[in-house]
Amino acid sequence: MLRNRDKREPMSYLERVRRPADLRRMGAGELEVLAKEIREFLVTSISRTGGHLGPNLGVVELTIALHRVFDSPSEHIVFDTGHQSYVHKLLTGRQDFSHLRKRGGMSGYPSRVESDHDVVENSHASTALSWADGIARANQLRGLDRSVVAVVGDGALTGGMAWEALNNIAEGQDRSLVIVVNDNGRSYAPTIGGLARNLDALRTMRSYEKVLDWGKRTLQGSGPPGRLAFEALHGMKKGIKDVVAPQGIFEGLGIKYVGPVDGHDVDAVETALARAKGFGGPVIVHAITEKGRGYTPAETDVVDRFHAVGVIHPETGLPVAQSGFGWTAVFAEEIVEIGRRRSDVVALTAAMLAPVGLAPFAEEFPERVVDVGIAEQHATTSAAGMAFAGLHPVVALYSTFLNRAFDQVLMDVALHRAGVTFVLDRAGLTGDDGASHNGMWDIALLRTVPGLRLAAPRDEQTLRAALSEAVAVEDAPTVLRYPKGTLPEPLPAVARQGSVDVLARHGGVPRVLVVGVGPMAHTAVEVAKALDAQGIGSTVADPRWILPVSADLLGLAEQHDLVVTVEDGLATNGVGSAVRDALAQTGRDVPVRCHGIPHAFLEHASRAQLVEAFALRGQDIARETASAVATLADITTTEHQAG
Ligand SMILES: Cc1ncc(C[n+]2csc(CCOP(=O)(O)OP(=O)(O)O)c2C)c(N)n1
Ligand SMILES: CC(=O)[C@@H](O)[C@H](O)COP(=O)(O)O
Ligand SMILES: [Mg+2]
Repeated sequence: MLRNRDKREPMSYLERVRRPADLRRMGAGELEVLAKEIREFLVTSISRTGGHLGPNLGVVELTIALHRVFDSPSEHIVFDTGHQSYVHKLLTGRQDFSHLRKRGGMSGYPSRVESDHDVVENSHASTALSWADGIARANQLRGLDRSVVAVVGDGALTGGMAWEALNNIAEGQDRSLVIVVNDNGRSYAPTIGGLARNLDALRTMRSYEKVLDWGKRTLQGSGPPGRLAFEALHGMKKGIKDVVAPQGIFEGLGIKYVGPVDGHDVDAVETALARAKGFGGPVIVHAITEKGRGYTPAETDVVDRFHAVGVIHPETGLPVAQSGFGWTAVFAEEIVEIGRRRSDVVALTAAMLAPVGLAPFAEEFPERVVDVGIAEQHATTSAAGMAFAGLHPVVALYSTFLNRAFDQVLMDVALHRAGVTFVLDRAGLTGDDGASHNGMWDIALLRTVPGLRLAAPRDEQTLRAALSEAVAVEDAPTVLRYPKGTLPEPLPAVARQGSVDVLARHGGVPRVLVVGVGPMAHTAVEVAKALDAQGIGSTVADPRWILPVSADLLGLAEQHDLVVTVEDGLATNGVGSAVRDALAQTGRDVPVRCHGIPHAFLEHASRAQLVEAFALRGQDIARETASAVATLADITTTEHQAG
């Protein structure tokens, strides 16, 4: 142990690692201690901040070995999804996790601003192999003799892009590209599908390898009978490897296969990685790891091995604060009620059964739930097939992950007028997961889909109602969107104007129509109250079904001098823009001011911090609206004087 000059206690091995080169000076025993220190650090720190504890506990030895064999940053190491890059960060000079995923603190994913060791900031799964293919091609064209490494989980391998990339990578027999399959057998839940079964078979080969090693050590040394027995065993292993071990999947594509290797044995992983690096072409290193390794509460967590935790008690792993009854829980209840009434209703998830709230539905109707793996595009088009064949599929996703299935929504579902319902959780600002996780794109994207109907419930009652209304539509895609977290208070309508809920009316002559979209209806009510205090009359409306813009909403708008829209989606090309366009197209000259999320990639921060930063609080919008009304008054007066 070295004594740290500015501290009394001896420096830990982890503190001694300022950059990957420091790892290469450590012996096996020191590396073992380092791995232990990293695990202790992860549990202590992530239990305070929350984060992806399970995935990172599973890649400690793997990441140490990666940085001992490959020379990052000149040899790029690309992490798929990136949620398992905390160890990588620790080993590349970033050990202050005290503000992880907080504004101004470290990102929960790779970040180029933080380090030139980081490549991919996008946390959408299954992209790493394509990145690596591109980098490998560039290295080759630029005459750079260096490897590129992609670390991809067994879950991420179930995404379609991964197979598009593998097909291309196989073409580059002279491009040094090492694919490390981090196989812990799980996404959140156990990974599904033929690929998972094949990786399973490879994993069992590992036990045959161990039996074979035992055989080599004992049987071969015990005379002719022993040697005969060993030969039989070896023949069996060869036979099994050919029959069940599907390195054929990869070798059939022309990609060499190394493994399976114990992903928690630094030396074994290093040997496999060095061998792979030496091939000089595309090669898979199949590392068998354990999600949550070394932390009993995670290892024994049946649901998802502590895939993503909030603030927890480190000793027990129990949450410090119980999460409230949230939007997801309402969906989870209501879809079961609907499932009991409608035997044609089926549910699809993209490897997120529990996070999207489909676990109770799966419990009661196991034959009516499909987990497609991390394959949103397939889920969408398979749902179109199900609708065509007489079912009503409900595809439950996080809003941001629907992005990659846009063409399937447009050309497979909407073009064929398929009665498919999409339920988008985490719509709007999610915040701490950074730029690629905010559900801020769906409204702008889905506005372009002909025939699609989009609902944004504002509370529990409107969510339940919208879900029932959605599954009743059999000739068009329907979409529901709601945010992360706990439900707001109920917000009942005080009147209805056709399909539009009127939530409040202030002042004798309402000059401003405040349209609240989804949970922003609560903000809209605050805006109206603040305007009322300034003597400005207004009406608060919630269209509930926000796309297409209804004639009822346009009629209501026409009765006001100004329309103000408030949405938890892009301010441009969102509901506000749709209302403005619809008013213009129907010859109604009513100005519209749109309040929403700016057209930018957002830094990680809390939702509340982002709402404040984007002036989306009630008082912010009221202040801006009051000045707009004053300007309108000036214009009216001037026009009047001009006569
Ligand atoms: C396109 C997309 N869909 C869903 C997710 C949500 N998600 C994040 S991590 C994860 C599971 C990843 O499993 P795996 O690749 O095996 O990594 P592990 O967590 O096991 O290390 C999922 C489904 C995502 N990030 N991207
Ligand atoms: C990495 C990933 O995509 C998920 O793990 C995501 O971080 C989960 O988000 P929630 O915590 O909102 O479920
Ligand atoms: Mg996995």
